[in-house]
Amino acid sequence: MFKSLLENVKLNPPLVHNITNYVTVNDCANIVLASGGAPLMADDINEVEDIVSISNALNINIGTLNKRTVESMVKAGKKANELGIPVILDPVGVGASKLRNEAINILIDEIDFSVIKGNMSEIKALYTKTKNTGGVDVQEEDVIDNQNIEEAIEFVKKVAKRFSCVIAVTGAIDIVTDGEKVRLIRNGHEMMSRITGTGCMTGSVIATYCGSNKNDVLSATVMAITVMGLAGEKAYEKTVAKGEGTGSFRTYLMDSVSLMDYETLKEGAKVEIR
Ligand SMILES: Nc1ncnc2c1ncn2[C@@H]1O[C@H](COP(=O)(O)OP(=O)(O)O)[C@@H](O)[C@H]1O
Ligand SMILES: Cc1ncsc1CCOP(=O)(O)O
Ligand SMILES: [Mg+2]
Repeated sequence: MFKSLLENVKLNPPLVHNITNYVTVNDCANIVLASGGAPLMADDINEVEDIVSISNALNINIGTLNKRTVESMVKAGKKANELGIPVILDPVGVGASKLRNEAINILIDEIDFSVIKGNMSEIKALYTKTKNTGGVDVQEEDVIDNQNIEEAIEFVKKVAKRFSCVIAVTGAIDIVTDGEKVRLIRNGHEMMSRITGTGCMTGSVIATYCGSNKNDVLSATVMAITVMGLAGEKAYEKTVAKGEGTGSFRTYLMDSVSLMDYETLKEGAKVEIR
């Protein structure tokens, strides 16, 4: 699976249109480049349709949304749907404020998403419309582990059926499903949750792989999350070996994504097919 997905990115490097937040925007642009795509960050309502028209994927991230950018997201998303370009949504911090909830309702109503990716608190807030006090981070009670994994899988399948798209829930164990097929990914390291942006970057990598593999967005999503997780493991090893901290880890994470190849994936991927 990984081989052809990687080859497709090499053969047809995707242009990835990101409408994202101003916290992690630079990391998102660099991670698209590191995974073989070309990033374009553009959120003015007067240009988003033109940008979507030359892109292979659209990544919408509501991290620092405002009235202006939400309007741009809707316009871009509709254009992408019209052109058959995959659209990825990261509902950052949904459930934390009225503005975020209202924006998500509009986006979900107006746009057909290929993939919605978030941590478990975000995905729960999206589905149950409950409050999310974790902000952009997962709440303690929503952490997925070996004890609650079966229950979590059933829940995420329900969410995928409701929204008719692939749902990817990230965390120590990642769950990816289209409502029928289920994939678990056990790669990654806890240090990934100690820098901001690993979730946003994961969304950008998903968009990159989906851009070149739009006929199999489930596999493209699994691959993106596996690449991020494996890169996180490599980055952690290097950080610890050098006695360094989270700043270096962030750099090594980018290095590891840029150096990722089929052999490393084949050896290190911990993907379970259900
Ligand atoms: N405790 C953990 N162990 C292993 N990998 C993790 C852990 N927490 C997060 N990750 C990985 O970090 C990336 C970002 O996930 P996450 O922290 O859930 O996103 P967000 O920052 O949006 O909450 C994903 O690739 C995920 O697999
Ligand atoms: C801290 C913060 N605040 C608004 S967006 C953002 C970044 C969130 O990034 P991630 O979800 O990747 O941790
Ligand atoms: Mg996030």
